Amino acid sequence: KVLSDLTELSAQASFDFIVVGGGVGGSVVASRLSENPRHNVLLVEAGPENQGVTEIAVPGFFFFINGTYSWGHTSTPQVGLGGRSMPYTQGRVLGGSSSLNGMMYTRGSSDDYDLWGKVSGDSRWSWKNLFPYFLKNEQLVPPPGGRNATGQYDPRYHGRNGPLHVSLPWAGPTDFDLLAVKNAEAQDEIKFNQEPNSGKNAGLSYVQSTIGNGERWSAAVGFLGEKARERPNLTILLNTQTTRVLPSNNARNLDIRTVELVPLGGGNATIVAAKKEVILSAGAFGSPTILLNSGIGPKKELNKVKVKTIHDLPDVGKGLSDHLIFPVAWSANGVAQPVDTAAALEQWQTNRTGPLSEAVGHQIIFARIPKEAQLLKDYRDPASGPNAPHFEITLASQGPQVGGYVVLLTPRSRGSVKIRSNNPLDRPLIDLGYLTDPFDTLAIKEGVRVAKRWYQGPAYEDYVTGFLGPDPDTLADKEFVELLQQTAGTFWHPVGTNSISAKGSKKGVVDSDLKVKGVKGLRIVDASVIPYVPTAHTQAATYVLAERAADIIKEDW
Ligand SMILES: Cc1cc2nc3c(=O)[nH]c(=O)nc-3n(C[C@H](O)[C@H](O)[C@H](O)COP(=O)(O)OP(=O)(O)OC[C@H]3O[C@@H](n4cnc5c(N)ncnc54)[C@H](O)[C@@H]3O)c2cc1C
Repeated sequence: KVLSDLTELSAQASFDFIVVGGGVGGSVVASRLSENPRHNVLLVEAGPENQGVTEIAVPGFFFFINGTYSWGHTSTPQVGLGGRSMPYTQGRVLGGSSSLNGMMYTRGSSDDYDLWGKVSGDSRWSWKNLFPYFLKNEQLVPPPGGRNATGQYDPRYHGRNGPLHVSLPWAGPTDFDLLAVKNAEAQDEIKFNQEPNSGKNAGLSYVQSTIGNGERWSAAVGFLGEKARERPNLTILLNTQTTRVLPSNNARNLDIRTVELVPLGGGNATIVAAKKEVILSAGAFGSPTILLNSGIGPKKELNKVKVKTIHDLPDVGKGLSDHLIFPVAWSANGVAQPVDTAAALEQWQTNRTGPLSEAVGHQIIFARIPKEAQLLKDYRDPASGPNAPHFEITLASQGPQVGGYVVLLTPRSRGSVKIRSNNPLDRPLIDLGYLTDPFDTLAIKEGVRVAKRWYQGPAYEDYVTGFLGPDPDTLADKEFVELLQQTAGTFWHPVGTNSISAKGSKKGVVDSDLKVKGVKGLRIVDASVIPYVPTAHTQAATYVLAERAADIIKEDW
């Protein structure tokens, strides 16, 4: 059942598992655990219901989702961005960020996951062993409207029965899409890759999105739909913030299975204990914030904000890695084709097709820094392996312009999440750490050069007329860096703030069972445990992590 606030939670209610946060990690774990009728599960979400919100359901409204469904964070002033603070969207609604993300479905490189296996000292987290969980999670469905997308993906790498619906775009291939395919044939640097989700993601590919029947398929749609809601052993508590996790008084070792809950925004606290475990799934900013507010984190920093340390765990909130994006543009011979939004909405409402049944462009490029680049001689390559691309380049035709982002997938810079005071309702201090490592600025320049070479390819000869920049090869370094600082944005892929590490290692926050180190009864299942940001948009990685985690937890109980 779904409770709309704390007043509806019965004082007598008792739960085996309490899952904090109803985003990607939390929706999967709560749903999978409650498949077993013996497990009584409480899922606590700070935000409201996702159902019945048109702007969330319509993929094309991705950029216009109302701020009430977001935490509305702002980063600290960024040294690497010339002191600029960056607004930072994170979902605060059932489904979490999957209820307002760009819906791109990209798993990344097999090397990314093999690195998880390595740093966790546990091969369960390697690509090969996680692959069946991608299939379990996913259901590849036809594009909205049912067009034939044969040749634009490879069915061998996709799930058929999973709760998460994934599809290719409604329209296409457009002339612009076909030009790109032709260009991939005509030059050698970036080739056409029929299946970007095979573990080898480099190349030009068609976009796959978490869209089913033309509607956004969030974690809440896939995992907390009517069937899950009918389970008597699953309670979803909305509009309720978890402020702290609390230790039990009489345990000899630190034992934490209790949460402190308040109505969103503040009010009287309610304490609820789990019989088996508490699972934090509050996301890469939310989960470290809850730990720090609870006195679990670096003792020195906690002292400064007058929070009593119950467990000195230095890496909580450290190691934040994220994807910075840099807009670039070309002049082109195309003619703009504006969308009539009212007509498009009517089409979507009538049969779930049309331009609003798509979110982002049709194609993406994943590319590496060329082997011979000086950069790779001067710095240790931060890529997870030889398969892993350093950049994503988005392709968008806007009539007289071709636009795109160069996205740095393999940053060396790291940020952090800290708390600003001992008031758990205060916003965390989010330092994205962008461009604090010199490699990252140089790598962005290389990425722009890759993009420039792409549009110089033979297929674009009559279409792309010039590079509008910013151009690292004509601008003075200072000017280029200033433009980068002023215009860089985020792809909202934070990870690493509660990193996984091997059992016995003093580094990291959770072990390879995702248990908080040195604590009993408390696990973390969300993007915060991913050690390095994958060479992909991060939802697929979070889904597979949560699917695997659910089985690990089930095996324990
Ligand atoms: C604008 C945007 C666009 C994105 N685009 C893409 C994309 O196109 N493709 C892709 O793969 N990924 C994308 N992502 C990233 C992807 O959505 C995330 O990687 C993924 O959702 C992470 O899952 P999570 O479970 O860690 O956190 P989330 O999904 O964010 O879930 C965390 C949940 O915990 C809740 N919560 C937090 N604190 C508390 C608390 N104290 N008490 C109770 N509840 C709490 C939040 O309200 C939220 O519902 C995007 C993200 C954003 C924000």
